[in-house]
Order: sequence, then C-alpha cells, then structure tokens
Amino acid sequence: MASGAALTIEIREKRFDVLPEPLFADFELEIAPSSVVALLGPSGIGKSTLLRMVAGVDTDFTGRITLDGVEAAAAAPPGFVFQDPRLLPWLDAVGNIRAAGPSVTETHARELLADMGLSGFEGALPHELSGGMQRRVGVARALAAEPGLLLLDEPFVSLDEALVQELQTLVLNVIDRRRPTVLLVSHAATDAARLGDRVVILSRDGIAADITPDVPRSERSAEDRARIAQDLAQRMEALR
Ligand SMILES: Nc1ncnc2c1ncn2[C@@H]1O[C@H](COP(=O)(O)OP(=O)(O)OP(=O)(O)O)[C@@H](O)[C@H]1O
Repeated sequence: MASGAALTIEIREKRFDVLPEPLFADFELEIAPSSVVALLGPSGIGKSTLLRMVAGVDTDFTGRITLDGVEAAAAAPPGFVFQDPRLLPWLDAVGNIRAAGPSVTETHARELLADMGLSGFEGALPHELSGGMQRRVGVARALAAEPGLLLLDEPFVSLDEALVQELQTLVLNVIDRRRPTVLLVSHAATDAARLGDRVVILSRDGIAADITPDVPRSERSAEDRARIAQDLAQRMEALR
C-alpha cells in the first residue's frame, strides 16, 4: 500500500486577470505525509483553485508545489473527489472505479466498494444509486490507483445530516486503512472538526490560522468535535 506523500506548497503569486488582486501571494504550506489537513475559508477565497494547483492541473502561477519533491504537474496524479461525483453513466460501479486507471483490477474495485459499504452494488449503474451512494463510488474511484495524495473538494455538501455522518465515517475508515495524505476543502467547521488532524483557515491575507486541535482525530468524542467546531466557526466569523 502506498503511503502518503509529503506536500510542499510555495506559491509566490497566483492571479486571475479578472481579479484586481492576486488570489495567493507568498503563500506557503507544508503538509506531513499521511496527515489530514482541512482547508477552511469563505466562498471565493481560492480553495478549489488551490486544489487544482496541487493536483498539477492549474500550472499558471509562480512558485513551486511538490509531492515528495516532485513538481505536482509531473507527480503521480492525486485522487480527486468532487462535490458532484461525475460518474460515467454507461459504466457500472466496478467499471467506474476501474476507469481510474489500467492497473485497477476487478478484485481491487470490489474491495474498495466493500470498504465504502457498497457490497452488492458492484453491477449497479449510476442512475440506480442514490446521490449518497454515488458519492461513495466517487471516493472509491479516487482511491483506486492508490494515490499518495487525496484531494476532497466539499465532498459532504448538500447531503442531509445523517448521510454526512455516514459518509464521513466511511471516508475516515478508508483513509485510516490506506493512509494517503489528505487535503479536504470545506466551508464547514464541523467537517474540519471531524476529519482534520490539522485545520488551516484561509482569509484574504493568506493563512489566518493554522490549528492542530488538542485532541487527536481518532480520540475525539462528539463533545470534543462540537467544541473544536465552535472554536473554528468563531475564528472564521471573526474574519468576516
Ligand atoms: N478559471 C478562472 N478564471 C478566472 N477566475 C477564476 C477562475 N477560477 C476561479 N476564479 C476566481 O478565483 C476566485 C476563487 O475561486 P475558487 O473557486 O478557487 O474559490 P473557493 O474558495 O473554492 O470558492 P467556493 O467555496 O465558492 O467554491 C473567485 O473569485 C473566482 O471567480
């Protein structure tokens, strides 16, 4: 099993022509292998853009982003989970997972589906799965090629609370078993309190806070999570 990649982000400047100011300037972040870092921040702050840069898809910036010392654009591609699972409608669940790469075997795809609580749905087409189940297939697909880095872009948004809890538990179990480095983008303090080993809050001026909660993720009770989420939410509110 691949272990997590060390991620180094050094962005001198990232700008879009439509924006009057750079989106990122002198932005630096070091992320330890196999850690889960939650990136919190208001809409439009640049979270999704940062994930695309880390994925090596957006290379239009000055600076350097490396995975285990290799430039992101040249490194093995990360697993990417989007809010919209983007499954191929003509492939069943196993087929969608195998579409992640030629090395993904049927057995491995079935194992991943089992990890995500979807045994029995191997042959189901996307339209035969609920929205929450489709997202679980999306997570399985992102992990199929055993990436050293997993990027999660608002994977829990617009699900009802019970489904959020269920999906978070499944994601935590699967990342604890496979140990990729994880960068989770969210606007919700509760997501960060549940999943993050470390929480980075972004503001217009860059990194507003870089927090390692006092209780390790695996030992957090519901009360701990609520307390951590409240602290994070207050910090974000103070930035408005
Ligand atoms: N391809 C692009 N061309 C021009 N501007 C862009 C492009 N992509 C993003 N932007 C701008 O960059 C800013 C940051 O966008 P981004 O989607 O990264 O923010 P975000 O923090 O992920 O927001 P949200 O939480 O709403 O998804 C926005 O002002 C957006 O309009």
